[in-house]
Amino acid sequence: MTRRILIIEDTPTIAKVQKHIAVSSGYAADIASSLAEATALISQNHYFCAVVDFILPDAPNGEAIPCAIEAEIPTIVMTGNLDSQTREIVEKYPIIDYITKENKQAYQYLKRQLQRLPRNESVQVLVVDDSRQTRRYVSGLLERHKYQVLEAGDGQEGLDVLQKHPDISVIITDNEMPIMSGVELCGEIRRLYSNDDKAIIGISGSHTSHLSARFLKNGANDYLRKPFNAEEFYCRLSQNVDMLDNIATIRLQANTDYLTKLPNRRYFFEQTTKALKLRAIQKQNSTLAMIDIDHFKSINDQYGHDAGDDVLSALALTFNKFFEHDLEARLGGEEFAIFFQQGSIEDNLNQLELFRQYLDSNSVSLTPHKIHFTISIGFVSMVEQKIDALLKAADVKLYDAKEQGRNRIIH
Ligand SMILES: Nc1nc2c(ncn2[C@@H]2O[C@H](COP(=O)(O)OP(=O)(O)OP(=O)(O)O)[C@@H](O)[C@H]2O)c(=O)[nH]1
Repeated sequence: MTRRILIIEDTPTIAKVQKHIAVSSGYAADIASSLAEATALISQNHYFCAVVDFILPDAPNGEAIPCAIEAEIPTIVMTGNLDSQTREIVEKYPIIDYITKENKQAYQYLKRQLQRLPRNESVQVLVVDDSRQTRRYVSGLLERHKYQVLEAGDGQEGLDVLQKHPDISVIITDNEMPIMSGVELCGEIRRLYSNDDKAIIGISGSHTSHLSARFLKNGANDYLRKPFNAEEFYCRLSQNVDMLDNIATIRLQANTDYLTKLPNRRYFFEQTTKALKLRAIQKQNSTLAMIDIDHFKSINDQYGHDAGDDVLSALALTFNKFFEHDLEARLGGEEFAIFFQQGSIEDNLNQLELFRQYLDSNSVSLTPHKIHFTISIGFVSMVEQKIDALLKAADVKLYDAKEQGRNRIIH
């Protein structure tokens, strides 16, 4: 579903720039050039958020802000200048942010904010504080920016909530709490979860100057002293969520094959090495298939390298359909592997045979050049601790499949 944004702005060039930013960030956008137009649009549409100009011809004192807020539309205010009187009016309202239209930077900042809001809907934040009032205040700030919020009344409860909700990515914790202090909670979280997965922001009303250092030394990423300014809170929070996002992106890129978007060799080795060790200890078989496209060189030679790439991508998509519960990867070139996570040897072989037959019968419909292609498969199931050895055994079978005429499974 496309999210809709309302731009309330009377200068056409600025409205056009804002609309361009919104659309390039994935929104559908409506422009209102006056408060009257905005009121009419709000009565007809549901808006995910609004970008509101402070001064409009029929609303010279920021009257468009309460109009959006009362309609429960998360609001970003854009102003020409932010003197103390304007700031006072703006700060009265529970807005998402305000931006001064000073330079190009302001529009880049707006773009980042618009991109963060939909992202925040899937970010879980845990607020740990024994004061119900403070917890509610912090949760309210988070909800305004569309974060998913969970709460806990002390450190121990916080750990329990974390265990039940492993996708929580940010923990905001007070220090002075019964049972377990915020600093102790930080240490415990860092014993269980890495910095790459969860960010911690410590808060405290204490004036002890060492507390920020104690939080940081115990694994917190940031620290805020109460009472804190909402603007600073949002800036620090966004920075931490952005950092986690960047780490997740880098991790995904490092583990994914650029062409097929399947897991790559590196990821396959990492994951199977762990699984093989466990299975070998329990004397369980590990089951693996190596798959190679037949005569792939002649596909490249006949149709061109790009068409060859289409074949590789089409094969990857088909993998996902047939083996969604197993670990599949592109090992390199036109060579793929499947590490089976479930089912008996017979089940796995049957599924592979269905896959082989499906490609033989339907591969022409999978690529724009209507290329018919087949695959050869080497299959092994044995107690083995080393992935290299398992792959080598499967490769021997794959070689046999090629030798015996291709388009077949050898096990
Ligand atoms: N289009 C494309 N071709 C690739 C890619 N990676 C490797 N290749 C090509 O894959 C071909 C593999 O050829 P061979 O190893 O000779 O094997 P084959 O032609 O598939 O023959 P058999 O395996 O014996 O059936 C080579 O021509 C490589 O250039 C890629 O990412 N894209």
